Amino acid sequence: MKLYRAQLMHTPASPFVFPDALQVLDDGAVLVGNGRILATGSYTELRAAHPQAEGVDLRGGVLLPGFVDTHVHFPQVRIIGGLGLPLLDWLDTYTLPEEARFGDPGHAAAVAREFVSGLASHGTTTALVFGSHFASAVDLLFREASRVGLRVVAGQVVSDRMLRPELHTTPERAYAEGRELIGRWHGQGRNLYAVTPRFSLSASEGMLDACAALMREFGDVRFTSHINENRREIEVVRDLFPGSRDYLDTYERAGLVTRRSVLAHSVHPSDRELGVMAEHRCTAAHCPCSNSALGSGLFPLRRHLAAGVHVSLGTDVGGGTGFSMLKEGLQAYFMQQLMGEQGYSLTPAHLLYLATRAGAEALGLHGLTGDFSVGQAFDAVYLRPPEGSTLHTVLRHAESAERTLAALFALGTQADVAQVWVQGDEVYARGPQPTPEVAR
Ligand SMILES: Nc1nc2[nH]cnc2c(=O)[nH]1
Ligand SMILES: [Zn+2]
Repeated sequence: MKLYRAQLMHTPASPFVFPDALQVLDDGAVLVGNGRILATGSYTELRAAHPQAEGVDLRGGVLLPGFVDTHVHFPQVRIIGGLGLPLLDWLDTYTLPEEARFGDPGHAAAVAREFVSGLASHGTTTALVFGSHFASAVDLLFREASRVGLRVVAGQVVSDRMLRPELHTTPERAYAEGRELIGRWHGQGRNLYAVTPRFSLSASEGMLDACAALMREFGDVRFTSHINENRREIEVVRDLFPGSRDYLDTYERAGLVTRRSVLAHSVHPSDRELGVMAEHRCTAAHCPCSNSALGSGLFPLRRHLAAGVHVSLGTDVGGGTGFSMLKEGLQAYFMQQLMGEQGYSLTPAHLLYLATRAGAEALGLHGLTGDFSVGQAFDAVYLRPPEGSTLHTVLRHAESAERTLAALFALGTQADVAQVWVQGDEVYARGPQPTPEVAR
C-alpha cells in the first residue's frame, strides 16, 4: 500500500448541478493498494490509521485526477498547428494527406509512440481516440497504449466517400475489420473499442448501418463521430441526406445516438438536436482550441446545459493546438466569457470537472476514473511547476485552493506535469530539472 501526500482537488459531482462540488484537501492523502483508491482524506488521519503504508511525499504541488480527453485524433500529431483554414480546406490540405500515410506500419508505429507519450506527458490518463482508417495502424495504437499503460477508447475510422481513395472502405469491410479489432482489443487490459465513422459527410447510409450493426452486436462498445462543427460542412451533409431532418438525424436514423455516443463539436445545433441528444443521454465533446483555430464558432454551452445535454472536453489534436487539457479548460473559459449573456461563466471547479469527471461520465467510466473517490483506480496527475516559473510564483502566493486551481488552468503547461499514474502504475515522470542558476 502507498500513501500519496499532497494538496488534492477533485470534483466527484458536477459543479453545474452542485455549486460546492469542488473538494479540496490542503494536506490530503490518497491510500492506494493494487492500483485502487482505498481511502481519501486528511494526511494526518490516514497516516495514523495506516502507519505501515509506504509514504510518497508530493507536497509542493497539486494532485488532480488524470485528465480525460474525449476527442483526439491519433494520426494528426504531426500536423498540429496547421492554422488559417476552415474545416473542409484544412482536411484537404493538411489532414487527409497525412492520414493516408498510416498504411505504412513504420510511420504508424512511430506516430503511435509520439501520440501516447503526448497524452501521458500532458497528464491525460484516459482518451477517446479517433484511430486511423487503416486497421493495421489501429492495432499499433492499441499496442502502444497497452505498453505504456494508458486507458484508451479507440476505433478504426471508417468512410466510403468524399475523402481520398486510400482512405475509403466499404460497409462490408468496415464491419469485418471492426469485428476483428473488437475481438482483439475491446476489454483487453485498459483498452476499449469505439465504433468511429469519420462524419456523415464521408459515410453513406450503408456505412452508418454497418456501424449500427457493430453497436447492436457488441452491447458495450462506444460510439463516436463529429457533428455540427462548421456551417459549410452542415450544408454538404444536408445535401447528402435529403431525407434527414438535420445532422443529428443522419446518426439517429441508424440508431447511433445513445448513452454510448460521444459527438464532437456540436457548435451549431438546433433545439431539436439538443432535445434528442439529451433524451438519448449522449455527450457533446467540446473542443474549444480546435473551434477557435478552425474558426468553427462559439460552442453554445448554455443551450446544451439548458437542454440537459452532457458536455465533456476534448483537445481535437490536430485541429486543436496540442494535448493540454489545461489549455482546453482555459480556452473554454475564454470563449464563454466572450459570448456575453449567451455565455456561461465557468469557475475553476467547472474547468476541473470538464477536464476529468465529465469525460469519465461520457465514456461510462465514472465508476473507474475521473475523481479520487474510494474504489476508483488511482489515475492521477501531479502538477508541480519548476522553481522560477511564473506558475511557481503564483502558486506560492495563492490565497485559496480556487485561486490555485485557476492559476493551474491559466498558466499550466506540459512543463508542469511532474508525474502521472494510471491504476497506480507510473506512466510518465518528468526528467530531472535544471538547477536554478545561483547568483554570484
Ligand atoms: N476537427 C475535425 N473535424 C473533422 N470532421 C471530420 N474529420 C475531422 C477531423 O479530423 N477533425
Ligand atoms: Zn475531430
